Amino acid sequence: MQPLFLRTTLRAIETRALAAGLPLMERAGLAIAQFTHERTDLERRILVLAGPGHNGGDALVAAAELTELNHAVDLLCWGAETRSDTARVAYEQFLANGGRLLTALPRYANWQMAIDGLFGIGLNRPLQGDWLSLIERINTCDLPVLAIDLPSGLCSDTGQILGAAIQANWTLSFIGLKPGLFTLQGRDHAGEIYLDTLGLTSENLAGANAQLVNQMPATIARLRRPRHAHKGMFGDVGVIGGGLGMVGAPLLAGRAALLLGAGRVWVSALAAGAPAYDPLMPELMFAPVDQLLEPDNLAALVLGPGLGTEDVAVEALRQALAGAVPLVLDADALNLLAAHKPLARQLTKRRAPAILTPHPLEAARLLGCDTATIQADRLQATAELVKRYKACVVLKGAGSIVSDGKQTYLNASGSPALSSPGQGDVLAGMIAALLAQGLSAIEAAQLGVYLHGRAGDVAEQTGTGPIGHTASETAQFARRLLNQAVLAL
Ligand SMILES: NC(=O)C1=CN([C@@H]2O[C@H](COP(=O)(O)OP(=O)(O)OC[C@H]3O[C@@H](n4cnc5c(N)ncnc54)[C@H](OP(=O)(O)O)[C@@H]3O)[C@@H](O)[C@H]2O)[C@@H](O)CC1
Ligand SMILES: [K+]
Repeated sequence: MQPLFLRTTLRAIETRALAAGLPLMERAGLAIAQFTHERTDLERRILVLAGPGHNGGDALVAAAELTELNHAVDLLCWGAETRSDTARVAYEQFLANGGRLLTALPRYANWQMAIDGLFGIGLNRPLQGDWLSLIERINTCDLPVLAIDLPSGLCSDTGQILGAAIQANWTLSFIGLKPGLFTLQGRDHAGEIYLDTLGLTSENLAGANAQLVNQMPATIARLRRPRHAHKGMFGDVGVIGGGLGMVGAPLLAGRAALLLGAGRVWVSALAAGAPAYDPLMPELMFAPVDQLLEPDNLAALVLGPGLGTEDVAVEALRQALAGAVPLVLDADALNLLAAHKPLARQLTKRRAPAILTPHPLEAARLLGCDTATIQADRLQATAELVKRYKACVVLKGAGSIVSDGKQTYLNASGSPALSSPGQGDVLAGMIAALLAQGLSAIEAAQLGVYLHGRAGDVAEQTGTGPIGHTASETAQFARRLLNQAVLAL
């Protein structure tokens, strides 16, 4: 895991470090120059783009250093209002070393690489006019681009594109990683991400706003099984859903729960005439909804996959909320919470754990806003959901966010292979299986989301994705990853 920092926190860290006399911009510029030097030759020219703030200052130090290293460098340097002394000295040195100053991008040029130092964490509104055209032009140049701190145009906190954003091959980020690099559009723009703390120690870097989950969470150690294991030790999971035409949804959740290690799994599908067994996974058991809602029968209950919003669904949710079984609420259970205030009130008063797993549209319904508002600040939206519903929340989408208000995680695994039907059902079943095996709500949500994402990554590496990968395969890949990790402990 790696700490993630919002802009305001980074500013505070920077201020303290500068007050302590650390030459941050010099170090950033030298790191950029070194990174570039290792990936280029002295034959072809390098393009450096420097914007009006300190991100541009980093770029100027890098440009000067590259000329020191005998590179031929072209510098496009717009708007110098906020130059620091360090940046001004670097600019003079760059010119003295024979660096070439551009006032606009020439139509034809043969750069081997570009360095994007237009905007960093100080971008505070959508780009317009010449800035917008410049970024769009760079993106069509087919040039390898190194972004300084983050791709210009990307919002550091949210991963939103403000007007247009540089499409980078690499991002060399400074001091701390930013959430915007990993959620929403960030991952599509940042390329390979590197971090240089500029010499700041972990004490200087206290106060992270979230943690990036980019490796198998340590909680898997708790899933190790003793030799004397029997199925009664791994918890019973129930799944309620499957209204008319949607019977497959609880089956997907139930199968995933079995594959991820639940001791036993019962499915209850509400649709009249729903099948009473699963020929592809006959290990699943089926029971009427009332049986699954009896107190103390289960270690975890998934409610929602294909549930529908009929009265019987409302009643099932009401009873589940009244009980003490840890819940994973997905899909229509979330829509019912959004539509029925008494159910939402019941949830907020509930003592036993509940995990809500909305995608952005469901999150928008839960908060009474539109999807764009959720996506504009996914961390903030998650925090609001946690506060309003007093539950652990998984906000799905690129860079899923998991939070219980005390701990907040941004998940780094996942690929477009997971944009296929039934993935939410599978994730809900996986999380329930982990709950049933004794993990807390936040642990189960964090591990479930990471494994689900990794399964999507493996799909891409092994050729079932990004196109045509199915949710059933995700659960199988996740099982393999979990077993490999547990056996390697
Ligand atoms: N502090 C340090 O010592 C260190 C800083 N570091 C580096 O500095 C970066 C942060 O620097 P920064 O704060 O100067 O912000 P930055 O992103 O360069 O841009 C601000 C400028 O952009 C302007 N502007 C904003 N939006 C705009 C828009 N849409 N369109 C047009 N203009 C717009 C804004 O102007 P204004 O809002 O006043 O109009 C202002 O002039 C950070 O990412 C890292 O790379 C590291 O090296 C570590 C040491
Ligand atoms: K940048």
